[in-house]
Amino acid sequence: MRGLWNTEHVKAAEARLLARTPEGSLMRRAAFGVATVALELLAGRRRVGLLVGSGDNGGDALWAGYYLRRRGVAVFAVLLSPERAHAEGLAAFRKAGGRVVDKLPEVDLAVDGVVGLSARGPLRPEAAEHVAGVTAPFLAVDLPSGVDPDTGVTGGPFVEAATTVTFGCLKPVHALADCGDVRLVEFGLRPELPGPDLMELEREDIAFAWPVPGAGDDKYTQGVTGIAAGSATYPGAAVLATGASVLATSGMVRYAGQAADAVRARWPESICTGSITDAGRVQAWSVGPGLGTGLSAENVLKYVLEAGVPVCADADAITMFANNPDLWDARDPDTAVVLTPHDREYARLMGEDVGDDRVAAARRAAARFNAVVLLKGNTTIIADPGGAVAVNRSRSSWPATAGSGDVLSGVIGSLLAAGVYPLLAAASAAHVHSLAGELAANGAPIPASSLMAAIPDAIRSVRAVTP
Ligand SMILES: NC(=O)C1=CN([C@@H]2O[C@H](COP(=O)(O)OP(=O)(O)OC[C@H]3O[C@@H](n4cnc5c(N)ncnc54)[C@H](O)[C@@H]3O)[C@@H](O)[C@H]2O)[C@@H](O)CC1
Ligand SMILES: Nc1ncnc2c1ncn2[C@@H]1O[C@H](COP(=O)(O)OP(=O)(O)O)[C@@H](O)[C@H]1O
Ligand SMILES: [K+]
Repeated sequence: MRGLWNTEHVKAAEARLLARTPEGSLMRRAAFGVATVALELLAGRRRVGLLVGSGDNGGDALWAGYYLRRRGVAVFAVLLSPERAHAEGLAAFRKAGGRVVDKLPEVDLAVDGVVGLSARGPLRPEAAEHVAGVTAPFLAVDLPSGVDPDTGVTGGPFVEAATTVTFGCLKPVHALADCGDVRLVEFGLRPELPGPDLMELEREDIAFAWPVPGAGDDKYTQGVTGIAAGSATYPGAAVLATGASVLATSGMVRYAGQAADAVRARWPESICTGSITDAGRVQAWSVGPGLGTGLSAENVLKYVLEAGVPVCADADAITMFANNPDLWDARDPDTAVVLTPHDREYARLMGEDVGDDRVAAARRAAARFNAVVLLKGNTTIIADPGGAVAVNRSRSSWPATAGSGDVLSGVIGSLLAAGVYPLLAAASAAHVHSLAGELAANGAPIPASSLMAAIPDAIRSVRAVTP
């Protein structure tokens, strides 16, 4: 698991660390890290340009320029606010033979030291103009300027970084936005930090969480998944959700609903019935995709909420909660619920748009409904009502295709049935789902059924990291 910390916590921790380290030593350590990565990226080429802002981020860039000069690299710096440039950094840079220029010449690598942790808003026009004039790849200091450190939002021009070197710990921007290849320079900050504000699961975590049957298991002991999805109008949603569930874990899947014939025909291993009341016992329900929102769909939702097992509620189930909040009354407060809205469903459910701060939005919904909320998108946010938040960034957007969400809800249902902790179930499912999309697509569009079919490949790929 990779932890990420909000600027508020990073700044407080840095202040404590600064108080007990010699003045300037942290900045020089940070800058040395930037210079080391720059040399690696230069691979023998010899011209670097610095864009230097008015704060310590600019100071880092100037000190990095100093270290690069000492290695014989030609370094040019544009000072965006000459009178406020970091004084010691600038003096050292000049003394080492760095050149201050009005406009960057042709360089092999550009260092973005415009703004760092104190950044607010997009690049200002002058900085934006200099950035636009650069053709070389950007190495961002701490974070790409113009991107909000805590939300990853860009509201105008920003630096498109090929590489980012950050210090002490990762910040939300590194998981929420594209920062290129992110490198971390350690300098002893971790002991000063509280628990992380966000986390990003790594393959090891997911491999560890993913249920694997043991010698003593049979089809029942692994947890039976129930799928309550699809309708005469939308049988496909049932086929996709059930199939995803069949492929995600071993054991058994029961399907209940109007698409029983279609599901049975495609997934002979599933146990299908037309009516939810005949479904038999399950250890978790996945409810909602293609279900409809009429009275009979409401009764299905009530039935699964009353079953006393974890529930993944998606699509029409979310719309029903939005239309009729009394449906929540069917739930025992101890029953774990995972809600999986996309932005429009979120707006319906919460009566407000998601807004720029997606993490805060997911947290609000999780607290309001006492549920794990998985907010879909290229970057999926998974918030636990206890306050923990996981982030999954998809490496491609191919999963943005009709029916892809039905697949996700089937995978989550399977993990819940296997007893995986809901936040971990939702975050692991999101990871495997996006990986399946990437593997299946392999550079070309795919239907959701192909994404579903690649679930075993994605699980294999994740599990391949375990010894
Ligand atoms: N505090 C520490 O312990 C360390 C901090 N370090 C560096 O210090 C940085 C933070 O430095 P500061 O707090 O001085 O602040 P920054 O360097 O992030 O920026 C502050 C200045 O940028 C200007 N600014 C804000 N938004 C802007 C925008 N959109 N466009 C253009 N200019 C904008 C502000 O007017 C302000 O003067 C970190 O990101 C990191 O690079 C490193 O040296 C490591 C140690
Ligand atoms: N741009 C994107 N990049 C990567 N994944 C995406 C993107 N947009 C959506 N997704 C993922 O695709 C799925 C879409 O779900 P959803 O909107 O419910 O589709 P549907 O209702 O058609 O099944 C979600 O898992 C979501 O996270
Ligand atoms: K920067």
